[in-house]
Amino acid sequence: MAIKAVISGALGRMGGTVGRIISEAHDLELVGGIDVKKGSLFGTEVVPATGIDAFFKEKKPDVLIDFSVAAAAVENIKAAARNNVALVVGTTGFSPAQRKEIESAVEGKVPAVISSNFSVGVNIFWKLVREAARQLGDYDIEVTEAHHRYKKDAPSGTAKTILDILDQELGEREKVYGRVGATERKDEIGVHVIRGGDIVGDHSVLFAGNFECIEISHRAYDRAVFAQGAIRAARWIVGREPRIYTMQDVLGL
Ligand SMILES: NC(=O)c1ccc[n+]([C@@H]2O[C@H](COP(=O)([O-])OP(=O)(O)OC[C@H]3O[C@@H](n4cnc5c(N)ncnc54)[C@H](O)[C@@H]3O)[C@@H](O)[C@H]2O)c1
Ligand SMILES: O=C(O)C1=N[C@H](C(=O)O)CCC1
Repeated sequence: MAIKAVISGALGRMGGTVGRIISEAHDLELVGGIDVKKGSLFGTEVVPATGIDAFFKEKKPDVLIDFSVAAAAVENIKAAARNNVALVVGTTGFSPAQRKEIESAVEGKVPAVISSNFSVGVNIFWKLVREAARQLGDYDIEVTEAHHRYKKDAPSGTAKTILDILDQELGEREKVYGRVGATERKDEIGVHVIRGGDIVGDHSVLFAGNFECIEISHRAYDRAVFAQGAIRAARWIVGREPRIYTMQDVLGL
């Protein structure tokens, strides 16, 4: 039996990409979308978020894949949990309070994969950053990310995950977001955000020592890498124990 999927943020950049790949897959069935905009998604109905409970009852999806905006995603996640629908959440930009709301809605109720980046490459990149931080904690560290001109949140969710990894390995360090004027470098972590054009998603972490630098970087060329990862997570999550998983769990990393 095909896995039935609904996409939230259906008419956005990621929603469209995920929708296209699901509509071409034999083991998945796209049963509709949720969005504030009007439209349809590969021949399926897209309804406003206000009708989400009725839509779930009618379509009986196995999984909701959410690529929308933070405030909307929190409400869509609560609705999925109320209706016993598994979750794949790619939306970024959650505040710590929103993250807590999500945890209490999901834990013990439905299984959910939540990741700031579903690309396989980025999940490997995070592991390399962790290893470099373990070995090079006394080097100066600078994180840089670049995305398209329409991105709503900064720094990216992926960059925030990088900062979490660095904090876990090195202890919490001050973050300096861009620099201007006189600077005196201490052991802060510099964070730099670029927005422009149609950049799909670039991240790099520079470890700078005396006489050498190591730079670990990832560049996405097409949103399909995120969409394929999210779909891999959707296949994996249905039927799991009701708790929050990461993409590292999906990949067995
Ligand atoms: N985790 C990952 O791998 C990954 C990859 C790419 C993007 N993202 C994140 O996914 C999110 C979406 O990115 P995008 O480029 O597709 O953005 P987008 O602006 O193109 O699409 C977002 C869509 O959500 C819709 N929306 C707004 N309110 C809604 C609601 N209440 N219910 C349902 N839909 C609603 C908007 O109308 C829009 O169509 C962002 O947070 C982005 O950072 C994550
Ligand atoms: O295009 C976006 O928006 C992306 N968002 C994610 C993030 O914030 O890290 C992943 C990369 C693309």
